[in-house]
Amino acid sequence: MTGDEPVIRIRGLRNQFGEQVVHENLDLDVRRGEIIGVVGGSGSGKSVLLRSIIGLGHPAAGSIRLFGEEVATMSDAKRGMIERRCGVLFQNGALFSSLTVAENVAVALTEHHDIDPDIVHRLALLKIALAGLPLDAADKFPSQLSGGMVKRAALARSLALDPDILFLDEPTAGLDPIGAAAFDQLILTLRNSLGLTVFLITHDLDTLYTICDRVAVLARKRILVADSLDVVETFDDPWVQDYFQGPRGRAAQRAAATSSASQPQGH
Ligand SMILES: Nc1ncnc2c1ncn2[C@@H]1O[C@H](COP(=O)(O)OP(=O)(O)OP(=O)(O)O)[C@@H](O)[C@H]1O
Repeated sequence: MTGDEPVIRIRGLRNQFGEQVVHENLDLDVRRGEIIGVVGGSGSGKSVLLRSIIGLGHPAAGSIRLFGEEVATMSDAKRGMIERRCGVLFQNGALFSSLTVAENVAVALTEHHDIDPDIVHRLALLKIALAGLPLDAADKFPSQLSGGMVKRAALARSLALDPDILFLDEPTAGLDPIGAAAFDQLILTLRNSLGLTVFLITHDLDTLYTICDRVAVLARKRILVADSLDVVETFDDPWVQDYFQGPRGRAAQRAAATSSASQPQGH
């Protein structure tokens, strides 16, 4: 792919299940290194979009290019290579309940590589630390962790193969506000330090205002607008206006304004 080509480029995407059309003529670009937040009503097709991008769906029409490669027509070898460059945190975390946190991360490491078990264990501990978990979490089972720790364990697993893109499906859902804010900061830190591109599905307005560079609105089967928040907030559409100018949207705007006003200059 060329330097200025988006890491994800979607054109004319159509997804449907039987008679139900979920996406129609959907276009979206995701730029290298950005955190893009994807919002839309429940059932608008955000998760289906994510699954299509990573090759888990079967679009009826359109083009999805990931790292410059057409997803639908990729060879198996190329698909494996692309999979390694995509870390995915699914909505429910999807950890293996019978494996410890370290073993969950190790599974992801050994899926694609034949590595010495001792090195696998050390790498797993590194990813666990990167996800902000204490090292004693490594030997715990998912059932022994809090909701926030489960998210971090799943994040550690999605970072296992040093991905270029991190796909997060509602990462802060179910977390208390303090846990959610800490998770947002972790994503921001990871993006800044590892240079990740982050595709983030969320209903969390605070997340949008705190860490997203751009926001894409999925409604009426397509992306209505994908731009910085100040542009999206004023976009002339009833759903967008309800979402961003409703009481929760305005509260998130105020919180973001207060927080940026209290930051030292240069932040
Ligand atoms: N495998 C499938 N078979 C049939 N219908 C599906 C399938 N997957 C998703 N759908 C339908 O596609 C629509 C979009 O689902 P999707 O999960 O992408 O919504 P969403 O925007 O992520 O919603 P939420 O915010 O509630 O998670 C829904 O109506 C859903 O029932």
